Formats: sequence, structure tokens, C-alpha cells
Amino acid sequence: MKIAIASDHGGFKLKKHIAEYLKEKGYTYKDFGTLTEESVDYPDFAILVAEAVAQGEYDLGILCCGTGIGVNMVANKVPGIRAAHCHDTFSARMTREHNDANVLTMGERVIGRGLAIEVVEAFLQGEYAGGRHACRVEKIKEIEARFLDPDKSGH
Ligand SMILES: O=C(CO)[C@H](O)[C@H](O)[C@H](O)COP(=O)(O)O
Repeated sequence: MKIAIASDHGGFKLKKHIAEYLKEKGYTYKDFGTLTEESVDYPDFAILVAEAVAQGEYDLGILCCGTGIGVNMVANKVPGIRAAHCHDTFSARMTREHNDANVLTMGERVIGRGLAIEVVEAFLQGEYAGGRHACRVEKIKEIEARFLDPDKSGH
């Protein structure tokens, strides 16, 4: 499994902690920045991970900012991305199982490091269940397609 990670300055320390964890556990990952605590704009880094996952270069993405909300908004603008904002392990597991989420977003100013690692692990270990969830995920994709292709918009 290949994991893409990134943050702005507000999520930098949490991302670094997650990167150290991923390395220690032997996961394959790439840090798309930012690489310092200097103030930057979260869209510039969230888009790198979202595109890498959407293009299939990476299986899953993890994005951190101060709240995890800004990076989530950016990632979910990219077709093919289903980014989930999770600060608890139940949501992290469920969003993989039910929504086939492919990006996890978290906020360094919200969650403690210990819990964040448990959330990451729940997300990475979660498996899409398919079944009754498949048609729902398909409906997400159909809605996305409507806005990509004006002919399918119904207007
Ligand atoms: O975009 C965000 C909110 O959803 C992030 O938390 C950013 O990290 C935050 O806005 C950055 O704020 P700062 O005051 O410029 O550090």
C-alpha cells in the first residue's frame, strides 16, 4: 500500500509524527510537503496528495492542517477523491468500510498525537465492504460526473 501525505504549517508537526509512525511500521509513503513550519496555504499541498491518489499513483492519502477542514475541502474538489474528516477511530474505520474513502484529513489543533495515530491505523486497516454500500458510492460518483459533464446534469 502506497500512502501520500501532506500538510500546511498548521498540521506540520502532526504530519511529521504520522510520517515517523508510518516509517517505523514499514509503510511506503511520500511526504508532499510542506517541509517547514513557515506559513503556507493549505490548498497548495492538499491538491498534491489529492491528485496523486486520484491518478492512482498512491492508494490512500493523509492530510493535516490546523483543523483538517481546509485540506478536506480541497481534496473533495478533486474528481475521484472521497476525503473523510475523522478524529475518532470508529469514523475512520467506517469511512473506509462504507464510503470507500481514499483520503483521511485531521487537525493538529484538534486531536492529540496518540489518538491521531490510532485514527490513522484504523483508516489504513479498514477495508471497503462493498455490498449494499456499492450502489451508494456509485451514486456519489454519478453526482460527481454530473458536474464534470454538463450533458449529464439534467438541466
Ligand atoms: O484551513 C484550515 C482551517 O480549515 C487550517 O486549519 C489552516 O491550517 C489554518 O487556517 C491556518 O491558520 P493560520 O492562522 O494561518 O495558522
